[in-house]
Amino acid sequence: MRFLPVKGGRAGGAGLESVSIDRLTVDLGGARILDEVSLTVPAGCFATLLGPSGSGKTTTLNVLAGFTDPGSGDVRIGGRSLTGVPPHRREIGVVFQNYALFPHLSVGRNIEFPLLARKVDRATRRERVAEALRLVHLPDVADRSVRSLSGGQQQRIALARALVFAPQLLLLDEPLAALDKQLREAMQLELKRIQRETGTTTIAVTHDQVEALSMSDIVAIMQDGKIVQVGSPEEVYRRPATRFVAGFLGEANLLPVVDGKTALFGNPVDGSGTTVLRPEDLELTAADHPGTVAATVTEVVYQGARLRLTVAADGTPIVVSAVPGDLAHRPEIGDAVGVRHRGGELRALADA
Ligand SMILES: Nc1ncnc2c1ncn2[C@@H]1O[C@H](COP(=O)(O)OP(=O)(O)OP(=O)(O)O)[C@@H](O)[C@H]1O
Repeated sequence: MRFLPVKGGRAGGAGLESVSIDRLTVDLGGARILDEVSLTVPAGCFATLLGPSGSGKTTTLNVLAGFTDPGSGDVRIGGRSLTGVPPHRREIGVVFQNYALFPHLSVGRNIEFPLLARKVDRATRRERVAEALRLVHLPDVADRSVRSLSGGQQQRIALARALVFAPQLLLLDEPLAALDKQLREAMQLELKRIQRETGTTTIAVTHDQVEALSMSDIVAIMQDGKIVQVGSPEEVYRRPATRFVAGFLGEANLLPVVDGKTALFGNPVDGSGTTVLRPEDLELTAADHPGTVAATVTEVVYQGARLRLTVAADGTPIVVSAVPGDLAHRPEIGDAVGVRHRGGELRALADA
């Protein structure tokens, strides 16, 4: 489903615009909050800014929405600069963590609001609101009060309101953070479906790496007001550029590179310094298995689908993630085991 723009003069329909963020710098309260942040999001892509608290994600979104003026730098949508364009003229849909719905208005009135602001005629408004409700799979709630809906339903309504006027860009600020884990995971799939169906170029903010990896086409990792790596979810997870990215995106065994090979395991590494071995890239074997590193189990954590083991190999703690069904027997603390790397390309990390 693709909404047509509510105002004429724009080719292509909703969201089919690329977004380019060019060297944004923001200083607030005497501190540098954003430091030359640049990112290009191709038309129709879902990009996520991922980083710890205070890394500058929300500030970046606020600049895009027009709520914060950058000291320098520029944002362009479809090649047009947003500098000097007030928030309400940016044609950007925004969904916040706390939904920001109007509690005294019905669901239908909430969704209609951006259309009223754009002076869309009544018949088109009705059509659009119905279409937006179908898009979020809540076709029958237009007359309900917002307060009577669950958190997950309210978030769908917030999304319907953000998309109903066919924005050129959709911004999502921790949109699922207020939901419980199960609902959050279901809504991740829903958000992705809706984004795909409308083709709206989207930039989301989260500090949840699983959410970022599962929803995005592009992940931009932020640290201390800078973007430190941009890539597909697989690129940033498999080939993190720095120690920080390696550790932030999941469990990472950091091993020194000695003479072009990993310490302990001896796999060839492109570069020097340190490399990362993910726990699922390591395999547990019998203690005396040829070609493995001798180790002792120091911790076993049952995680349902996987078993997380910590072993000590030559004094170095190594985390191994195993599928319980792949193991001949459940290892116990104190067991002597062998560990080997399953193979694959390894790259050295930059020292940041
Ligand atoms: N108006 C302001 N004045 C001074 N400092 C600010 C202001 N707004 C934000 N900051 C600071 O800027 C830094 C980045 O904040 P920002 O909200 O962008 O981070 P974030 O990555 O979104 O974090 P979170 O995940 O906690 O929302 C923080 O250190 C914050 O304290």
